[in-house]
Amino acid sequence: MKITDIVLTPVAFRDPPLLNATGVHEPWALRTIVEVHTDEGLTGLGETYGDLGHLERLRAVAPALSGVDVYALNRVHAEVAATLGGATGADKHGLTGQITPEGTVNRVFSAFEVALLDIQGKAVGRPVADLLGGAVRDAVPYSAYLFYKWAGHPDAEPDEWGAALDPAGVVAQARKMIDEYGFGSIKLKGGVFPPEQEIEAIRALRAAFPDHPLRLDPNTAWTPRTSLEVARELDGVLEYLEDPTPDIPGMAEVAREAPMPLATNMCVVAFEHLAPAVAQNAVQVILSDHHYWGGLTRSRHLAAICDTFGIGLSMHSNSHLGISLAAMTHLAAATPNLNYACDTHYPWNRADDVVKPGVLSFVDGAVPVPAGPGLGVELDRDVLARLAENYRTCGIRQRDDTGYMRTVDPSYERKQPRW
Ligand SMILES: O=C([O-])C(=O)C[C@H](O)[C@@H](O)C(=O)[O-]
Ligand SMILES: [Mg+2]
Repeated sequence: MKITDIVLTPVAFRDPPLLNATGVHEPWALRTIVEVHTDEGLTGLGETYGDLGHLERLRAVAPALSGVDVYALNRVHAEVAATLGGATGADKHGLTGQITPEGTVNRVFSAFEVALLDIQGKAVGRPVADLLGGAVRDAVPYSAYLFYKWAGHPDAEPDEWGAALDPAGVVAQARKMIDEYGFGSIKLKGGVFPPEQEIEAIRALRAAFPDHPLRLDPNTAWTPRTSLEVARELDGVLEYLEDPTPDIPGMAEVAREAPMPLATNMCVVAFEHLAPAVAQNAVQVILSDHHYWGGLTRSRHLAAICDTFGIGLSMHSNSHLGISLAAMTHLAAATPNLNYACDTHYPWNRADDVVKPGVLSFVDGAVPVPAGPGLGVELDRDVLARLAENYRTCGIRQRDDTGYMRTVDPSYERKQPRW
């Protein structure tokens, strides 16, 4: 079965004003929806970043894949690498650390790999999880992913979540999210306020949810010294502390004395970071993400390496829609050593999902693995057209949390570490 055509549709969907260490989310988040068509009439779906540089790389690669066998994933990877050549540039999106040329190839490859696995699954009538070795769990637990946030975007009405700018607001947000989704663990995105305030918010969450494992992720906003102070304050409270400080040596310095495991999606984001991270015992948990680790198969290679070196495995998320949620769920279901609940932004973006309702749902905080062939999800063409129109008119072509923050507070500066 051969690839005949690839359709790339950039889309924009509403995103609340979520605060992080580099600024605030803009009113629109971008993604690219990938449809791979074949000579046997089967179509596969993928979802990836929508930033213009990434979209241009996808557009450059797509024609090179015409005529390639849908099972030839190694060849597809080679075509991506050859098309991008050495001049890959930095395929940057959000807070995912340093981008290597190998990482850029993997980011571009991933979107096509997922679509091809969707096709392979449809061809044999089996879910993608079966192509990855078979599901070891029927449903994949996700965590409540809390953000400090404004009540609404400037000049807009407050959104349904309201403000969360202090411990009471954070607890109220957690309560709403857990009531609606049943999540069994909680992550707070930090790096927004001075560490003392974020420690207070974590303590308030602990009091309100005594049995929920808790995580805090300041996205490298702290020096190693501040990181250790926070780690000691939160001894016995956090299941892990995520990216407190920049870089592998900095994380290693903190890890030597921190009482809890350190996790990362910023200093170990490509295969070449694994050897130094292991040698320095810099991280005890890696957040995988198939969008930048090079798809589902390579994410399972990462899982095997983590297993070998006794590193825990969790999962990272950016703003995303249902195709990504389905792919994440198949991957997590087929990864035995994924020992932490996965992150997902899905509750923040649920109003605009591009897949037809009925397949993806949260039951007690977990998404049942779609049972249909392939990813098991179908595009809603009306929604796709609406989101594509949003993209045409929204004016955003590249995620820029810092630039958006500066429109509200011109004195805002990006600083890492900040405290
Ligand atoms: O470090 C993380 O967990 C993330 O990068 C997740 C997201 O990018 C999140 O921080 C965001 O979108 O603001
Ligand atoms: Mg993180």
